[in-house]
Amino acid sequence: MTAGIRVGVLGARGRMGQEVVNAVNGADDMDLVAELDAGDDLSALKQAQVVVDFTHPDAVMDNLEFLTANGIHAVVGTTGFSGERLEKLRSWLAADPSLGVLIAPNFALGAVLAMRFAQQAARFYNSAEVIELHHNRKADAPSGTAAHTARLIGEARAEAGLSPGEDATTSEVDGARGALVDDVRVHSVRLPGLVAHEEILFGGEGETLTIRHDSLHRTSFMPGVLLGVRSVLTRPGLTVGLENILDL
Ligand SMILES: NC(=O)C1=CN([C@@H]2O[C@H](COP(=O)(O)OP(=O)(O)OC[C@H]3O[C@@H](n4cnc5c(N)ncnc54)[C@H](OP(=O)(O)O)[C@@H]3O)[C@@H](O)[C@H]2O)C=CC1
Ligand SMILES: O=C(O)C1=N[C@H](C(=O)O)C[C@H](O)C1
Repeated sequence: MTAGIRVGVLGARGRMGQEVVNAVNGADDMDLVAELDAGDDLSALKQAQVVVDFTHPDAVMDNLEFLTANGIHAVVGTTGFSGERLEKLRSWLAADPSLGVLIAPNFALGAVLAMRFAQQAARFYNSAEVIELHHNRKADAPSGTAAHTARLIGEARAEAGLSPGEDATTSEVDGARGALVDDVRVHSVRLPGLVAHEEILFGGEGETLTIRHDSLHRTSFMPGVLLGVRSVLTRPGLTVGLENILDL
């Protein structure tokens, strides 16, 4: 029998981490070698070839510094990646050209497709807004997925030479029109009972287009996470977005 990919999980007691532990245990080609959570000694990860991180935006950079310094590939779902953070990560990776890190704002196939469809639609509409809806235990707003979607829309608009659509609002209660990400309004809803949901709305002459994705259970993220673990071993450098691995 061939040995499986040795996988470690960071954030293993969290909502996503527990699902990852189950998914890795259920994968014939993987062996779970470490399950760590807040406060645990990272040295147990040295047995792993790939570590999956679903922790917290405040913790993920320290984790990645340790992983890259110890030659361990990483698959990261944790949110909070600014351009500055990505640059720092690239500089750590430069020291070991064989090492791969995959960061994906969303590992659910439908969410990746929804972002791609929104990117394609954006050049046809000046007006677009994003509504993301999540469970009320989520730490960050807007969601990483919604921020990424807004950036993709902003870039596509700029490439097409479009400016943001007309908005006659002159008086508003603070926050009523959402947050601006790359000139796209993003609205965040937090409610118990929800998991992870996103609507991207476009408005044009006498019509609207709505693209919606719903993650109804955290198992929706697992095929993408396992694909990431299998792929990162042969993808040196930094990859941002599962769309690159799905070849979309
Ligand atoms: N890319 C994607 O597809 C998805 C991304 N996410 C993102 O993943 C992240 C985690 O989400 P979720 O699982 O819901 O959050 P949880 O709060 O349920 O889980 C996070 C876990 O990480 C632990 N933790 C915190 N700091 C560290 C650390 N330094 N080392 C190891 N473990 C640590 C936490 O411990 P403690 O509670 O004690 O602090 C907790 O057990 C968020 O950023 C979320 O947005 C979520 C779903 C899908
Ligand atoms: O915290 C969550 O739950 C999720 N976080 C990610 C995000 O911020 O986009 C991915 C998904 O939306 C679930």
